[in-house]
Amino acid sequence: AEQSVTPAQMISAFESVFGAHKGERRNHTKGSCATGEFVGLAAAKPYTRAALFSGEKIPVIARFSLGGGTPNAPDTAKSARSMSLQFHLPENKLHHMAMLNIPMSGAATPQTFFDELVAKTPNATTGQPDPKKIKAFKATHPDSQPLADYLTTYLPPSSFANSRYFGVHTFKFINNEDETSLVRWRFEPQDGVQDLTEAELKQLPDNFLEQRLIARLEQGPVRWDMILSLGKDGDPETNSTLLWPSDREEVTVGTLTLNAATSQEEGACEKINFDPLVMVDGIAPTDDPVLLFRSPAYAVSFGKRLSGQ
Ligand code: HEM
Repeated sequence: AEQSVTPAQMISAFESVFGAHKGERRNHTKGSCATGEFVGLAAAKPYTRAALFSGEKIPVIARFSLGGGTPNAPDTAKSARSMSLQFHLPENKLHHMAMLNIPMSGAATPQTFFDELVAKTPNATTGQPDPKKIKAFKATHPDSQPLADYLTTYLPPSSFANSRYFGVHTFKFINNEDETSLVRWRFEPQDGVQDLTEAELKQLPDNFLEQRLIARLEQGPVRWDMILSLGKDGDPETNSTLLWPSDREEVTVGTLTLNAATSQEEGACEKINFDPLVMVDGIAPTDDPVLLFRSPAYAVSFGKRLSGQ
């Protein structure tokens, strides 16, 4: 279908599905704040001139969250988990990454994303989504299938500290010779990946992720390695629903260290718009229409929540 959805219509669709919670993010509403630093490695230099990889300690404000627009979503929900980072570089420059624990998105275009929200909007009389509409959405949007397949065996992580986080989109890395490489990245937890079991999902309370994160950080810093995957000709560049082959060359390009966490009400992450197009020189977006649409959509949500709507 021709793309026509606007950022304002997209945010209205989130509100129809999840409600409009005043002063709150319209998606990824439930979250926690953390602080730390990132140190990049010279191994990134052949691919990017970005100051992120200078080797200096770069202060970071982080936010962990659950996908979906429900402020009190249970931490056992089989939704996405996420980690957003705001890097504070010299000369007041900022860089953002807003990543998921799931490696692909469920939409190749903003229209698919919107059509899914519309299909999942609860019926006014029953209060439930109409299964027929969800079925029709799936049948008409094959780009939603890879994520749907992934989610059939998906189990959320036992802790924000025991999760990988993926950049999901393809990005451009640009080096000092102005050469461009297509890359994807992920953050690998040094604590190791640990997913919940179905039994744990049934027993755990609604709120444990924030408590576990704070308790883990009281024991000492938590670290993730940033891993770059180098694309080859023909690898999907503008379609974030399609994974790259798993044998792509990988380079470790830095380490994220987090030192402390708080509730989002008490932390600096709450008032940040983690717009993924805020980037430093040496990193640039591809023409992925979903990546490009995120920026104006987040701006609508940010404007609303900051003005108390
Ligand atoms: C057209 C597609 C998308 C739309 C409309 C959308 C919409 C939103 C909105 C409205 C927010 C809250 C913004 C705010 O108030 O600050 C948000 C947060 C977020 N989104 Fe998306 N999103 C899209 C795709 C994606 C994709 C593909 C990813 C994968 C990396 C992603 C990852 C995140 C993360 C990590 C957050 C939390 C940011 C934070 O911590 O503040 N989103 N999204």
